[in-house]
Amino acid sequence: MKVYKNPNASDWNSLAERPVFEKQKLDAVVLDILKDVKINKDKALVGYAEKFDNVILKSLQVENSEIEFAINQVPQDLKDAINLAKENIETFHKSQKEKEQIIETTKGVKCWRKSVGIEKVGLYIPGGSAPLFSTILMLGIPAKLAGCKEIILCSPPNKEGQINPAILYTASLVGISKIYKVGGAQAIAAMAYGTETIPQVYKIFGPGNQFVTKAKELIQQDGVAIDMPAGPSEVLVIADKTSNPEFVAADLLSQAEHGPDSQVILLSDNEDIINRTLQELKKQLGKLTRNNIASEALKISRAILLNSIDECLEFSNLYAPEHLIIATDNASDYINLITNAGSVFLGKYSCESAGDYASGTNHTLPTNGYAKNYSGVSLDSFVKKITFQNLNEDGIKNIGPSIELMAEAEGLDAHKNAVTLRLKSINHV
Ligand SMILES: NC(=O)c1ccc[n+]([C@@H]2O[C@H](COP(=O)([O-])OP(=O)(O)OC[C@H]3O[C@@H](n4cnc5c(N)ncnc54)[C@H](O)[C@@H]3O)[C@@H](O)[C@H]2O)c1
Ligand SMILES: N[C@H](CO)Cc1c[nH]c[nH+]1
Ligand SMILES: [Zn+2]
Repeated sequence: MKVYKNPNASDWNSLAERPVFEKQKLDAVVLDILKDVKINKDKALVGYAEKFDNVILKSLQVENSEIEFAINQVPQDLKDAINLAKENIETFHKSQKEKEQIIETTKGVKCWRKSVGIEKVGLYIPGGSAPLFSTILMLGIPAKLAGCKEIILCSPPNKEGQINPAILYTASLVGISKIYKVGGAQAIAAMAYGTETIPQVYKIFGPGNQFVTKAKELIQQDGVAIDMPAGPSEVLVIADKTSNPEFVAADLLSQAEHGPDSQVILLSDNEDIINRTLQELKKQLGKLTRNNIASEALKISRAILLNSIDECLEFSNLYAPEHLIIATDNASDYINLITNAGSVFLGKYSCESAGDYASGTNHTLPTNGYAKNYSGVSLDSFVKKITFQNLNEDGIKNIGPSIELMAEAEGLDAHKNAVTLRLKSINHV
């Protein structure tokens, strides 16, 4: 992890940049995959499973018997843990349901908004380097609560052509049965364009590596919506003299272990805390199973000494992290200074792992600076809000003349006429 001491403000922009991995090559690779799936459908998917997942698939869809077998393989204590997480995530997302409110804007003019679940949605569950079954809770629960009618799920198969049992168990727990053994950009293409086996959907959700994220960006041109760019995980921790370096290091490593492209950032006003955290990082890194991945991630990561915690928050807002941990005793004092972050963790016990698995908040969040203009997944992500209006006689009499004037000023006679005819009909009665 590279250390920067009191950098000039003019260097902040470059320090807040994410690592870039051969962008043009990525564009070309993903565009080719999208085109191929659009034309060759299932045949292309089988080909990519062989190329990237090292497996020759007999069938793309998971059979019911595979799901039943998997459910029996998941140990009871893990099932109990998943259930606890499910309850908390359900409770938090249920609270996001909007109450329908009818507003009378002018006497006789009633307007309201109704949330309607998006009919067909596709969920991508990463499985390249870790089977992220927790992501099914994060996407499947709000999809069900929103009332989405068709929910399909894609995840890459392993070399034996199977999907991890915990993924199949969690999918069945939230009530998803259409599961396909497809990963990467090709899964996004399949859900966007449809194939012989995989139905086309209206909106695609879920995190993934750079290939998945690029594919999600590109398929929007074909009229398919996406939740947001949710690429390689990242965390920014703000620490001061009250922080616990052992906890801070553990939190940094918890995201570094996601992938070699996961950047983690430590900001502090205290050089001693930075040094002690770096020592802890070394100590803890050696003990991790995924230490190779985490040490690659640390190479693209940064520790930055700044003048004050207020300055740390200023930098954090510029960086717009997916996760922001304020690991200080007085963390809540800084809430109003936060303008850009996907999800925030306050105080020493709020580790990011809590939000990743079980506290109730969603872990599908904007990365790469997109927390400046996107929110994480929520119940809202799975609904459209349709507006309604109902005008009675009083209503059209009250606002009709203003509409006539405005339509005339825009030179739109037919608009004006639609009101005039109604006003005349009322006056004739
Ligand atoms: N932002 C979020 O909310 C969030 C949440 C969870 C995970 N994540 C991120 O999701 C990512 C998961 O990545 P992953 O790789 O483990 O799984 P993944 O499922 O996203 O990707 C695996 C697939 O990538 C494709 N692929 C691999 N190498 C390729 C190549 N050279 N060319 C084309 N396609 C290729 C293959 O099809 C493979 O099946 C991690 O980066 C993690 O940090 C983000
Ligand atoms: N940290 C990831 C979001 O960036 C979510 C996750 C799933 N499992 C573990 N972590
Ligand atoms: Zn995580």
